[in-house]
Amino acid sequence: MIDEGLIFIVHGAGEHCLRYTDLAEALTGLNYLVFSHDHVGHGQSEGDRMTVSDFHIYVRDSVQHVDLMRKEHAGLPLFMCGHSMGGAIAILTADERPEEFSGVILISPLVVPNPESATSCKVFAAKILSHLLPNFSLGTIDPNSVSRNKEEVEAYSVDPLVYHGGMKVSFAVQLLNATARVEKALPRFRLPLLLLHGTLDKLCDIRGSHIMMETIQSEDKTLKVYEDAFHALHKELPEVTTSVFQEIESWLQQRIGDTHPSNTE
Ligand SMILES: O=C(c1ccc2nc(C3CCCCC3)oc2c1)N1CC(N2CCN(c3ncccn3)CC2)C1
Repeated sequence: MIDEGLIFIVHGAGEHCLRYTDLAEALTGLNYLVFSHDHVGHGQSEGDRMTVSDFHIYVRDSVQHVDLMRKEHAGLPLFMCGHSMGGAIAILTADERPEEFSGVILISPLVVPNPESATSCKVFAAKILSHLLPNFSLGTIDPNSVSRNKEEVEAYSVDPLVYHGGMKVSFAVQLLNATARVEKALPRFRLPLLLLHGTLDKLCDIRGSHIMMETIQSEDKTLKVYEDAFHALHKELPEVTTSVFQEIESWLQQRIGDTHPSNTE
């Protein structure tokens, strides 16, 4: 069966691409060709765990993967789906290759830092500390604050490919750099967009998705808000995650064939 299109899944910080197997299988069942990779320092890829010298390394690798798949599957519409930090990578990848994509799906993307965790004082302290003690740990994320689904929390907590250590201050500074680069890229963003965000996301504030909706040039843009849902919408309570998968599938099906770059001349 000819593939309907290509979908590049971009995972978030501390996790790995195999955690998106459920989503990948659902999309493969609809004849999409799904591809992904573990970012440097994540999952089965090399590098110190959850460490990167410059956030752009994640974007560079994603652009290279997109270029490779585009060469091997010319003529198929190409979409991207990013979660959290992966959402920031997806926005910056689209900014470098806007002509390649037929649309972008973002699940609780990192657009602006949570105002409580990134006050100007804390940001200043983090930047100073990053030079003095780059491996200083800012602590770990409580997975119970990321999903209300206890089975998903347990699965995440025992996953050997997940990084369970604390976030290094140097990595947090790279995430801040990412939000600054995303802020500059948003006014240039004009691709079809599906945004999904929970109102009780304590990690990536939903205000970032509202700002994105107000700032981008896209005419085709949708924000689906999940009341009382936490950060990992694709790993949340069944009623949330089922809806997320359905929203993604129907959004893609409505855009296959009418926005492919080769037919937008
Ligand atoms: O990409 C992220 C992530 C992680 C930590 C972050 N901290 C910031 C701030 C820090 C201060 C400076 C500004 C940025 O942004 C982050 C993004 N991810 C992916 C998410 N994980 C969380 C755990 N997961 C989980 N947990 C329970 C059940 C299922 N999945 C998987 C997804 C977190």
